[in-house]
Amino acid sequence: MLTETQKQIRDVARQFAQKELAPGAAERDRAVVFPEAALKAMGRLGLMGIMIDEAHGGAGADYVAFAQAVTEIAAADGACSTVMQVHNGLVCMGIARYASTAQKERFLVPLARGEALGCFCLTEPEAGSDAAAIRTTARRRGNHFVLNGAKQFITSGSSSDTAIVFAVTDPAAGKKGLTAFIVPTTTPGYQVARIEHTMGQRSTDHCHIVFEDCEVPADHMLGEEGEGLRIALSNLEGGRIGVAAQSLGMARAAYEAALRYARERRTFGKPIIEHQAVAFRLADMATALDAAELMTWRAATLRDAGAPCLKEASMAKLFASEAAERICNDAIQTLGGYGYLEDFPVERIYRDVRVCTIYEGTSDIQRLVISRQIAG
Ligand SMILES: CC(C)(COP(=O)(O)OP(=O)(O)OC[C@H]1O[C@@H](n2cnc3c(N)ncnc32)[C@H](O)[C@@H]1OP(=O)(O)O)[C@@H](O)C(=O)NCCC(=O)NCCSC(=O)CCS(=O)O
Repeated sequence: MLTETQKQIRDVARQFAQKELAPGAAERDRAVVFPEAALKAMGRLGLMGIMIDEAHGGAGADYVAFAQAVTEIAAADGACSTVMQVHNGLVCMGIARYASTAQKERFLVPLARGEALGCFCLTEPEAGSDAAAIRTTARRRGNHFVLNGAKQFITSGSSSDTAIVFAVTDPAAGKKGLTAFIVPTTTPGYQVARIEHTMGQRSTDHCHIVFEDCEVPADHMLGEEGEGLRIALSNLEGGRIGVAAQSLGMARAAYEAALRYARERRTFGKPIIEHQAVAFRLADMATALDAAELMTWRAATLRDAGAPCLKEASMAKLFASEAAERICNDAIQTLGGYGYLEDFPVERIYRDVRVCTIYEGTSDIQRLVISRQIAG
């Protein structure tokens, strides 16, 4: 059962998503337009700092509410939901959990109010799944650190105001030699080298970022020196609940489109939903959606209780993202040739959902994390 606050946040997100986001999603995808105004409006509604306490400009809610809101936004516009979930789940929560009081005042408050946007710079051209293999360096120079290196696939990399950046401060220390920094993207040396052309989620900017002698004050360090990998991985544990929720939202939208179509479209003298092949396909889609929702809810509930949920978050992400891809594929199959046209939303949703089995840890990485947990 959802609490009153969780229901309220879900309903605010649903109403906004259906009224303000859904009508323009196809056009934003076609024209490759970043949903800047929509994100600002989401900030005013409290959807950009859902889990941040009210004293720091947030809505003071929890992971269950976050998952509900992300699902609703994703059901209307997958691209927008990625920006929102990275901002909430990885950036705001990373700062909320590890920042000093002064850092929270300066960086978290505008982020949680939606007046500033955040990005999470971990992945590199040669360090994706193996997060500990990053090569970007941060060398101390007096009261500053100087960052050099490159980051890849950074969501909102060119639209963000604030980046959490992971870099090597002690190459000899291996996994204990990584450190996190809060970097304003206006800092000289933060360079957007390229915005990638992607299969889906085209209205978001997935960027290649280069750090060239990017100097940040030492007091921009997030957490302790050497704590970077732990911060990255614990953040990703929560972020994966967000990706599960996104997958769920996009899959629900595709399923609902397929169900509507199957009730209206007639072949051989009756609605196609009365053909068992179609009805059974829809039954499988509905069942997988329910399972994905329950797994996402379980992981979010555990996280809210402060209980370990590494396995459950990875399971939710793995199952929901793979189920979502199948559901979107089945939705296209149900619509037949029309499903392949841009005139119907399912082809866009299919493209948008594809990345959910890849980012914030591929399906293979989720299986690795789960298998380590069950091995004990
Ligand atoms: C594949 C991996 C799981 C391998 O991890 P490692 O074996 O290299 O790391 P560990 O030794 O397991 O852990 C290092 C350190 O961190 C602590 N840790 C690990 N997990 C957690 C957690 N959930 N909470 C808290 N602490 C944690 C662990 O105890 C160790 O600390 P100590 O040494 O004990 O002190 C890993 O590399 C991995 O998950 N890879 C996937 C990376 C990934 O998901 N990348 C995606 C990047 S973000 C993105 O794609 C989207 C961003 S966006 O859209 O712009």
